[in-house]
Amino acid sequence: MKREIILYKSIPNDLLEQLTNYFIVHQHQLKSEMDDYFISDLQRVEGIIGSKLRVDQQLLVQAPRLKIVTNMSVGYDNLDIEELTKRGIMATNTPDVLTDTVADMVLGLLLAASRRICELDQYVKLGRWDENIGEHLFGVDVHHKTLGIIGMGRIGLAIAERAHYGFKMKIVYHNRSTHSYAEKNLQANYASLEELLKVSDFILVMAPLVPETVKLIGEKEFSLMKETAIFLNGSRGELVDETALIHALQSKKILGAGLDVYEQEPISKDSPLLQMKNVVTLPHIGSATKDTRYQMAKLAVENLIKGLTGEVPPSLINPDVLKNNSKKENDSDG
Ligand SMILES: NC(=O)C1=CN([C@@H]2O[C@H](COP(=O)(O)OP(=O)(O)OC[C@H]3O[C@@H](n4cnc5c(N)ncnc54)[C@H](OP(=O)(O)O)[C@@H]3O)[C@@H](O)[C@H]2O)C=CC1
Ligand SMILES: O=CC(=O)O
Repeated sequence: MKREIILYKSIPNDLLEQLTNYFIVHQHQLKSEMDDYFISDLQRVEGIIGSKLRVDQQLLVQAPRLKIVTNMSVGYDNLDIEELTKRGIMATNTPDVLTDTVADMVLGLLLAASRRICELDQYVKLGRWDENIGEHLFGVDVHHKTLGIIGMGRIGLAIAERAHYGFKMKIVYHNRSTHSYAEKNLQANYASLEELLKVSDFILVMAPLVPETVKLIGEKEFSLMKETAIFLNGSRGELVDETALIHALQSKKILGAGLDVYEQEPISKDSPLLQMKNVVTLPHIGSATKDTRYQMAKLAVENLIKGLTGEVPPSLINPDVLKNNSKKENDSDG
């Protein structure tokens, strides 16, 4: 008898076929919240695969047979890992396969914000290009400037490499631990958060969303930045106090911003950020290329199949589950 799973994000047909070879697949189109059909299927399924859905105690009490939650993203701030581990449920994500694609996008944001690419694209398209542009429309240089990266992990490093090799930028970074590869190969310098904010021309937030990083960048942090600084967020909106960001931009405490993520997504249509020419706003598209989204779905499918057929999923977030589950089995044998 085939086991049952829920798929709540669309995936390419060949990958769907892989899933249906193993499982009865209940497909759902969730907007953001669970609906009654989803809750009813949750009672029976052993795996769920998708992205963004908040998986916490409230969901898990409705899923008595669940063994694996397969996130189709590298960030897993939507998963309550402690609760999942306590219940012996595996959690997986999709690291590495999206690293270069997200790094490319962040460089795009950086260039667009510094060279005013979106603003000047509109200038041309709206028929305002009548003579050579004046100084008031000049941008700022990127090459040889200092890029401060908060969260030098897989994606942070790929961005640092592009900035170092491609644009001869100086790299400073802030993590909880030091990154010897970046220091040795890219001459990156570790800095306290405060120091990084003071010395950087471009400040990029690339750390994960965890309780300690909520509103990591607020009014005080913006006040430490250079007036010529460009602020970039490629990780999660909640790491930044958006009201403080808006205030910093309105009061010209910083020069501009490039944003892929927001406190609320989709961003409210009346957000002041949408009225600012010196802010580049993207709709959370870090990994959104055909190839990379395919690779993410493929890895997620592999995680799910392996997790439910007795193998270790390649990107298991909470390996303690395996230890705890095998201890439980041994205890019940003995
Ligand atoms: N915009 C988009 O579409 C995308 C956004 N993302 C976001 O990017 C994030 C990073 O992904 P990835 O690079 O693969 O993850 P990694 O885990 O490889 O890197 C995260 C880095 O952040 C550092 N970090 C963790 N906590 C803190 C902290 N409190 N203060 C400072 N640094 C910290 C970690 O270093 P240390 O442990 O030493 O502190 C680590 O090096 C994801 O969690 C996701 O939220 C990812 C993909 C696409
Ligand atoms: O935001 C996207 C992710 O993969 O995390």
